[in-house]
Amino acid sequence: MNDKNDKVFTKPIKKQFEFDEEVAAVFDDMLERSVPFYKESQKITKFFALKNLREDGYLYDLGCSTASLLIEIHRDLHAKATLIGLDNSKAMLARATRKIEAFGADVDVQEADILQYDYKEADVFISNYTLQFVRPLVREELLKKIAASLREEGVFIFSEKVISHHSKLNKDLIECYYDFKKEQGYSEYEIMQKREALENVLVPYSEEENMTMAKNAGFSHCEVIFRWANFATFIAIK
Ligand SMILES: C[S@@+](CC[C@H](N)C(=O)[O-])C[C@H]1O[C@@H](n2cnc3c(N)ncnc32)[C@H](O)[C@@H]1O
Ligand SMILES: O=C(O)C(=O)C[C@]1(C(=O)O)C=C[C@@H](O)C=C1
Repeated sequence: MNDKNDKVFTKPIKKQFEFDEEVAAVFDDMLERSVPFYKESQKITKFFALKNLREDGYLYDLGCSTASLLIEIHRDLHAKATLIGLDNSKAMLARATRKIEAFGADVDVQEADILQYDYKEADVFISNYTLQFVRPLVREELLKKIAASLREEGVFIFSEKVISHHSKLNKDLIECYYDFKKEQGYSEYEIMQKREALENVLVPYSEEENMTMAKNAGFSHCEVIFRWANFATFIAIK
């Protein structure tokens, strides 16, 4: 039930990347063609989320966008748990609401800033490809808030674009990723335009930096459960 194909960066860009109406209208297509193994990362996220979500428990998806993952989780959910998606983009939430209704899913989406939200005690937090858009200065604060809102042994599953601090390897990882984008039908021009629009908006950390941040925030364990070149999915256990 995707609206359109992603052509956002076929024309010259005038502004930094935003989750506005234009992006929201093509977002499902954009993610499937821009995040390597997007469906697989959703599947593995769902597996570990369902393993840790108890009857009557709470699960939050931070930066839920069009609620694709929450609808998938709801499909396989047997417990009476509460699924809540948060996003601060009205355009994304309008699509999320439409999809949730169409699928008849029992999922609650709310317009909120994930940095300010007053969380209930939860079993599971998820944040796929969203922390990278949170300013580095407050990113660790957000992880502390998440850790504090989790029950003992609750989990935080998050996916991120990552960098390497080995400069040649980092260059090669980016080239490998751009080859993936070309295979998905994006032109060199679109790739370069999006790269510019994302500059200083999407700020990726390395795998190690993400794990250190999770440990500093109060998680007892953090591990990578999936990685393809410069994209990784982590699980942090309280
Ligand atoms: C890359 S998208 C997430 C994709 C989605 N999790 C998925 O896997 O399909 C990032 C989302 O985070 C939202 N976002 C960014 N910063 C936010 C904040 N401070 N509070 C709430 N939502 C935020 C954006 O509006 C956007 O929808
Ligand atoms: O297209 C890119 O360069 C990306 O980094 C993909 C990415 C992401 O990782 O969040 C960037 C922006 C959009 O939200 C969708 C996907």
